[in-house]
Amino acid sequence: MRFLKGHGTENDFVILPDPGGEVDLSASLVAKICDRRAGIGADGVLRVAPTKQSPEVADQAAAAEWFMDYRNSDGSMAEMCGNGVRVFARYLVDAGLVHGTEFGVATRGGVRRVRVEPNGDITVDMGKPSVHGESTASVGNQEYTGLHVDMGNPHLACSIGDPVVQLDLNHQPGFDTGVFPAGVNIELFNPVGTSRAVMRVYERGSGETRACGTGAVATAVAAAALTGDTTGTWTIEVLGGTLRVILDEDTSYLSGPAVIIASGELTIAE
Ligand SMILES: N[C@@H](CCC[C@H](N)C(=O)O)C(=O)O
Repeated sequence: MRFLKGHGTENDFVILPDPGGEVDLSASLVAKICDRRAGIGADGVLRVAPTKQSPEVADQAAAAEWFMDYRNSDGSMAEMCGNGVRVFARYLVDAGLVHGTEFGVATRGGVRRVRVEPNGDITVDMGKPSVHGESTASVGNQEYTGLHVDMGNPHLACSIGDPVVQLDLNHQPGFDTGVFPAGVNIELFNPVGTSRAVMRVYERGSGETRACGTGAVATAVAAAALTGDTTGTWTIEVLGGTLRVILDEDTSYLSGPAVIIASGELTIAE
């Protein structure tokens, strides 16, 4: 099977073109592909399938020709991946599978509109974040309070007093399984001034990653809420680079670089 490798602010993905929509990805194959020693290595897999041949999203076919079938590195499925959509869009453009600079991408969380910027960055309309009150996460023996933000997938974005650079995120942080029965992506951030935050993330199904697009938007929402705001333009610094987030009355936008770095033939089997 042909594959490509790409990343958006070092949130990295293996892309599997599936123009016939016939590849049945098992969780164990995804985990093998994403293994950083025995596989190609990635935070997740993006299968590129025709929307109309993908029963779970076929109702989106009029608005998006291609379906991003996203899987976490442990093989689990997720509803949305903001950096994944950006890298997926970069692949569609490079492969000549879309025309023009604006198009839709089908996801389990609904259609996401994408724009390729003149400087090559890719912007995604991420939809209106949905805020569900506070919950807590624990890292080591520290407990942090954060905001539960749904971006199609679940997030808990916590502003913390400790410098995020000092956190040990080698282990799953604790969280309230009553609030998040399907797991949660946990962002820990330090606000810097009024429009910037430094963020680290422990992703559901992938562990600590160097960037998370949906997490960057959730962080902007939580950072804005600290000053009573729901709109604004935010710079979110992550381990792998810089993401820009715009929150307006109706929706949110995520922008940043997305690149394809390699391609080849996959020989890993089940
Ligand atoms: N890295 C992604 C989020 C991927 C999905 C997440 N791990 C989940 O299970 O919800 C992003 O850029 O948004």
